[in-house]
Amino acid sequence: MATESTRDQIFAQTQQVVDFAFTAAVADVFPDMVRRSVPGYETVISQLGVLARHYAQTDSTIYDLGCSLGAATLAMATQVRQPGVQYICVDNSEAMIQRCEQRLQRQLPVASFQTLVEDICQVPMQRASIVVLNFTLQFIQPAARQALIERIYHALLPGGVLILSEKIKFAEADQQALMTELYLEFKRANGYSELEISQKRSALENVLIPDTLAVHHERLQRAGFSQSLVWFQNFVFASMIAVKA
Ligand SMILES: C[S@@+](CC[C@H](N)C(=O)[O-])C[C@H]1O[C@@H](n2cnc3c(N)ncnc32)[C@H](O)[C@@H]1O
Ligand SMILES: O=C(O)C(=O)C[C@]1(C(=O)O)C=C[C@@H](O)C=C1
Repeated sequence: MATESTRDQIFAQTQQVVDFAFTAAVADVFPDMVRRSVPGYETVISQLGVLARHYAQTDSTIYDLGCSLGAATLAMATQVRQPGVQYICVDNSEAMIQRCEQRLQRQLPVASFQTLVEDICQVPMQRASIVVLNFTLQFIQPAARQALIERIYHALLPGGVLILSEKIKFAEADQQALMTELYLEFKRANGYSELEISQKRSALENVLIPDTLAVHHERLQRAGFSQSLVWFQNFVFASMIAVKA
């Protein structure tokens, strides 16, 4: 059984690179992988607790879409004080959901959460005070993104929020080059080899498709959100909050 600290060596050996997928092998090393691959990940997770504490509404639902091992839900559940809040964690990776369910069972009252193996583009949602897409929209086909954001908007209660964390790209080539180079340095500083970095880049190429912040803001506004703003940014990663009036 893998432990929380099992080291990510998924791309350490030379291999025939295939499209990246959230397999059992990835789920086993995910806490280490995401911590060493997403600058600011731990800050984003802990701040989700602060945001949830502020935006949770009594007798409402909080959705964690693309929940992986449930880190966002655990951070939020630790901070939320409002009564009657239900957490629904959705992921289409069975390996992730199995491990997520075990983790949540150890830490939250069983009646307070549900885990679902489902496509987030299909899952029904309603009465949401908060929807979290933490590094997940980037894996959804670009053509399906607007419809998903619109379904989230309609599921939110007045005053509800979408918290959207993403890998981003920059419209200006010089900014893209600078931020990418600094991000690569972050990976090297975290012990990834040039082989690991380049094999993972190839594996993600057709799977993780980033948008610019301008595209995100435009999509959120088109869906109806009255406000969208960046509350966190670190190299090629950012997190936005979008408010439904
Ligand atoms: C980078 S991880 C998310 C990390 C997680 N939200 C966290 O904060 O630790 C992306 C997750 O999205 C899931 N995912 C990707 N496409 C999906 C889809 N169409 N429906 C449901 N889950 C999806 C993957 O299985 C994976 O677990
Ligand atoms: O390693 C990268 O290049 C990443 O983009 C990091 C990233 C992500 O942003 O989702 C990619 C896949 C893993 O899920 C963990 C992190």
